[in-house]
Amino acid sequence: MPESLTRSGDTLRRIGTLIRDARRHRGWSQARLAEALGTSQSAINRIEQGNQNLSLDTLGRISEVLDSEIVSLGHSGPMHLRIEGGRKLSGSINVKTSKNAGVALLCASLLNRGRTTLRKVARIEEVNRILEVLGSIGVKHRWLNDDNDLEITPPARFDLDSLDVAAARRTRSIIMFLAPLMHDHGMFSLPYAGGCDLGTRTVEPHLIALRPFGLEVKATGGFYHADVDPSVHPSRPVVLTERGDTVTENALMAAARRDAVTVIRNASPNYMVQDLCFFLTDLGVRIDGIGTTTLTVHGKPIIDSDVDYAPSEDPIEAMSLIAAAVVTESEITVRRVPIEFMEIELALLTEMGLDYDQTDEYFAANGRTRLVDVTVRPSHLRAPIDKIHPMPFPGLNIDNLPFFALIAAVADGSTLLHDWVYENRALHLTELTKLGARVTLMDPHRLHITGPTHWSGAEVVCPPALRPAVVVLLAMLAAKGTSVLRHVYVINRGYEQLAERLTELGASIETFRDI
Ligand SMILES: CC(=O)N[C@H]1[C@@H](OP(=O)(O)OP(=O)(O)OC[C@H]2O[C@@H](n3ccc(=O)[nH]c3=O)[C@H](O)[C@@H]2O)O[C@H](CO)[C@@H](O)[C@@H]1O
Ligand SMILES: C=C(OP(=O)(O)O)C(=O)O
Repeated sequence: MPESLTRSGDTLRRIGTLIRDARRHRGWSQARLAEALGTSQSAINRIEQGNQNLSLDTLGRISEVLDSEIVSLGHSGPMHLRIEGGRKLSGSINVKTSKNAGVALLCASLLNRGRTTLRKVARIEEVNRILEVLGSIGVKHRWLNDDNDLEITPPARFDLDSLDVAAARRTRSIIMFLAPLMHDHGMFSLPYAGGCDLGTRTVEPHLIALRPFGLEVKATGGFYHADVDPSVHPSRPVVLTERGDTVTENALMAAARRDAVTVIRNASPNYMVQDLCFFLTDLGVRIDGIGTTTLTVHGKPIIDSDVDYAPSEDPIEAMSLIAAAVVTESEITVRRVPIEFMEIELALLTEMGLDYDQTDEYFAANGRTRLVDVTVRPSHLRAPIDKIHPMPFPGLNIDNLPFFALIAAVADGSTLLHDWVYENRALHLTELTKLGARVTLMDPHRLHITGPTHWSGAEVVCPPALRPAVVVLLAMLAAKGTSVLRHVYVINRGYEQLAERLTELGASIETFRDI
């Protein structure tokens, strides 16, 4: 490999633009990037203008400090998407299993000394990161077939000293290692959780929930240092301070191997929690109250079973695909929609004027989750009278809210969207203005969106948050002309082959890399 990337001025200018965009997305000034790299602001300016030759080493360091792969050397897989918009979609598409159950079940496999087989796991970057972490501590995995069935085999003891810190830092789900590791490890450290840039996401509710199980945590130097006293048991019901999904999962996994009955109150009954409950039940842990906010867990100190479980379909992917049909004014059938977790969304869409049919219910492969197929037809939508806001389940799903920004943009009238949950997510939705939407940020949590929109193609860097990035992609499907969406790792974190699957429905999406 040559030492220096002395390529044409054009290439240097394109790399410079990528660096500038990645820097701006972090909200950094040139001076701040210069400081992080130990160079001058004028050097950064020259780099961004394409007036400075770059060594591979410098490029690597820039990627590292910006936490953004500027160019991909020797890697495979898409980096950017080029979209020819304005095409109608048609046909049918199956919803895949959920990211959030997938990562929870991978973490829960740490509770089992036996072999865990998970069926049709979403093959997404978030799952890859957790598999890398699992692999680093000695857990073996094998993809069994093209259906993405996955076999996980634990070692006799986890090698926590070898934990892959870089992979762990790229996902928030690492937080769900806390409870499983507590059972057999008195002391251990986990890196701070990463993931989407949605503003500060607290871990305090996790620490509060796990304290009655004997966990004490000191957070220093980028790590949570856990100290576990196995003689401590909850003496009364564990009451969660937030009805969060992953915190409920941590509490469940802490209770699962206790030789006791534990009651968890203010539990989330959301889809991924239900999948975890069904999985634990298959492992012999009795849980009463599945699907409610009070879970009673009859723990089983040793879990050693060869278990085979099929997580259920992703309601957020279902919402994404329905939004794709709405924004492109197409008729498509979205198969395998987990209806319990999409009812409120569909009720609101009905109020907005959506024309759709749904089939009778049938069961997902787990035998418990109810599915339907939904056929969406082109409809004349109007803004809802009241504001749209999410709630912990049962409520309009927090992760589905961004898709309503897109849908509001094609509806007649003005919609107020209130994301009280995340500090930053509403902000990322203003990227839709680059494609012609009229989106006004009222404050960090509220957006006014006025439709209908005359979409126009544009070049946009993915906002650093999964759902807003997908929303931008879907708007590009509607925008006549060519759009370019850069840095799509964030989408691949949560969706398997989304571009390819939309292409099968008639979209024109090409993946490419700069170098
Ligand atoms: C891997 C996984 O499963 N991720 C999901 C999970 O993340 P996770 O469970 O990690 O979500 P968080 O704990 O970050 O909660 C999300 C936000 O909601 C706030 N909050 C939550 C509950 C509550 O009763 N009050 C409250 O204020 C939290 O303070 C936080 O700001 O749940 C989120 C909320 O459904 C989803 O967006 C994520 O996709
Ligand atoms: C916020 C999300 O996920 P995570 O908890 O993995 O960041 C999401 O799925 O939109």
